[in-house]
Amino acid sequence: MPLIQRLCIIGVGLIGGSLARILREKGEVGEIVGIGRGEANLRRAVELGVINRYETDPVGGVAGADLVFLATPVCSIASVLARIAPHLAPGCIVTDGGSVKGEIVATCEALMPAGTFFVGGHPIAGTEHSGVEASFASLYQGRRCIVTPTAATDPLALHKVVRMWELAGSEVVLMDVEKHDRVLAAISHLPHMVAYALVNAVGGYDRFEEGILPYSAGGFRDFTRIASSDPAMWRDIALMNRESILEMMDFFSRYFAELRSLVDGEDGAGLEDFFARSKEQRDAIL
Ligand SMILES: NC(=O)C1=CN([C@@H]2O[C@H](COP(=O)(O)OP(=O)(O)OC[C@H]3O[C@@H](n4cnc5c(N)ncnc54)[C@H](O)[C@@H]3O)[C@@H](O)[C@H]2O)C=CC1
Ligand SMILES: O=C(O)C(=O)Cc1ccc(O)cc1
Repeated sequence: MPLIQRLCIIGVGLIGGSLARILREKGEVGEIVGIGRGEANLRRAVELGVINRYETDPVGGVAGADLVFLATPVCSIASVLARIAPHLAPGCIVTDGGSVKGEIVATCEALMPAGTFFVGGHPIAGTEHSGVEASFASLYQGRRCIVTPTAATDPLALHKVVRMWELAGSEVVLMDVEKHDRVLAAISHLPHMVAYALVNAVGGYDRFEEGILPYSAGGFRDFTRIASSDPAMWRDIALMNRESILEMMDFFSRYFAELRSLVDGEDGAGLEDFFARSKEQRDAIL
């Protein structure tokens, strides 16, 4: 018997589409109903075999679902849930894949009617591409997924969400929402902010009449891959995790200022030490 009888995915893009693909491939879901705003995208999701059918009306779409996965940009997750909450089947579990957790988990828990359950989640896996065309079944294989239970979380609902991510190939880590938002601000949100700023800075450099980005080689392109990520998705993340991101941007600025002063002071030994400390830590995570 599959883990999920009727899975409803709201936002059939990279994250929702990839989860649908792997659960279908593994035979762990009876039926997948996609919900979204763009009918062309949903039709394409059916053609690609990602979902069985779609509904453009979220209220009708969630009827009879035992699990609903919210995979829209973070600022829309709670409002989508507010719309569907009164129409959820008894016992339904709602979970999400949003990149920020504190505000989403607090608001979503409060929206759930009695006898339905919310569990926050975040697969630490993705690419700089968006949309259902970019989705693939192995996205979550060998990656971590953070699940963020609270004191209010139902243990059976938590167990089912954890099992779902394990079946998708992920190692599940339980974490509280506050820690999640601080950790992600450091390891994911700050790098995206730096990459976006770096591309704009180099692209805006005006010492020469010509733009210089076409001269960029492998290093620049590797480093800035994530600056090709969806601007609307990152707008939402920056707005919602504002406080933790600002803390990390300020923390980072101190290191950047230290490096600037080593360059300014022609401190060769200091520079080598700065680079060696970084290389050692980065080599250790490869
Ligand atoms: N892209 C990535 O690498 C990762 C993204 N996430 C999170 O997953 C979520 C989804 O991201 P992606 O799949 O990358 O985005 P995506 O752009 O590929 O897919 C999002 C889908 O949601 C639809 N949508 C947007 N607003 C909607 C609304 N109000 N109602 C219904 N559908 C709506 C869009 O039309 C699109 O089909 C976001 O919350 C993001 O922060 C989490 C991990 C990795
Ligand atoms: O493209 C990459 O390498 C990413 O960093 C993808 C990513 C984006 C957002 C997340 O919340 C988690 C992972």
